Amino acid sequence: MNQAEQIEQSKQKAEVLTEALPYIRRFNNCYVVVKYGGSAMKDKELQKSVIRDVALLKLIGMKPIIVHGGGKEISKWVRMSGKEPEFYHGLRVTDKDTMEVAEMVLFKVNQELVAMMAEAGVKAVGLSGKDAEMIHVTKKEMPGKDLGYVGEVKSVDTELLEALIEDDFVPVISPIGLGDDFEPYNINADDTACAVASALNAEKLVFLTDIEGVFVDPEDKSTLISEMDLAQAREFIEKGVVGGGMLPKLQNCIEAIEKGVARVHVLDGRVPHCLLLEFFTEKGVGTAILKEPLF
Ligand SMILES: Nc1ncnc2c1ncn2[C@@H]1O[C@H](COP(=O)(O)OP(=O)(O)O)[C@@H](O)[C@H]1O
Ligand SMILES: CC(=O)N[C@@H](CCC(=O)OP(=O)(O)O)C(=O)O
Repeated sequence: MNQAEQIEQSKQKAEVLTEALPYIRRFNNCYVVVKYGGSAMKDKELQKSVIRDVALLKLIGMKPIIVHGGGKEISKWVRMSGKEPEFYHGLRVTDKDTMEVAEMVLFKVNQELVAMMAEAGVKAVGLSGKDAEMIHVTKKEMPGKDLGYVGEVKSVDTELLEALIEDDFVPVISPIGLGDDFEPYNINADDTACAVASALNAEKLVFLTDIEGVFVDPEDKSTLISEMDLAQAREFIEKGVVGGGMLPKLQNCIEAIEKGVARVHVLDGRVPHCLLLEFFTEKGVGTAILKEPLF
């Protein structure tokens, strides 16, 4: 590259940084909860790239918190232990042995993300909801089915989170809660992220998943909804537009906004730098769910 080309490249970089400035200012010091789901955790390189972007958000002054999943990895290990994974309405039926497997796998995933954050130059602390009694749950009751050790979040104590963030650490949370019997309970990671973001009154809650966002028809890529308000989101659920894993996700989006989270986003975590595209561009990417329509 000659000198003129080098100057041109530097100019372009400087322009990108300058354009990002209003967004950096807007989210400075804000809690941003990123739910990193198993479906978007395809390979280590992709995970490292997502974690580097979260590290960047931290280094420019935001307060990110990661809540991770690992459903696919848990299923793999449950199969290796000789059992067939069982789900009921999207929730894993979790007997004692499955809980043990889930806890081990989630710990492994958690610590891998913590190490990736270290590699990106940011100190992270791995936690489960049991630490400092952060997440208390009740046993999830479903008519006609005993789900075993599946928890429904009862309360989130943010004391430890706030202390860690104050001391510049990034919390990385695995979806395990403490039951009334002081046993570990398996919580859906979307529910966990929603509860944590609500308890912190987060500015943003971002779900990184394996689809570009919410579609009217997932088979037709031209039907991506880039923005919807609460009324629309409720209508989508009532009319059965969303199904599969998107249904509980959208329910969580609605609940988070009702409980005070300012903006919720559903993004394709498989797209490199999707977080940065969402944070630092006016239009953003994926689907934004807002309390009221912008226009
Ligand atoms: N209308 C819709 N728009 C987008 N995704 C949908 C829709 N209906 C069903 N889905 C499904 O929801 C899935 C995302 O949920 P899920 O697999 O639970 O993600 P994660 O593991 O990241 O939590 C998508 O891969 C898609 O197949
Ligand atoms: C109760 C329940 O279903 N818990 C989930 C927790 C992990 C999770 O939700 O991971 P993803 O976000 O990758 O799906 C499970 O055992 O799979």
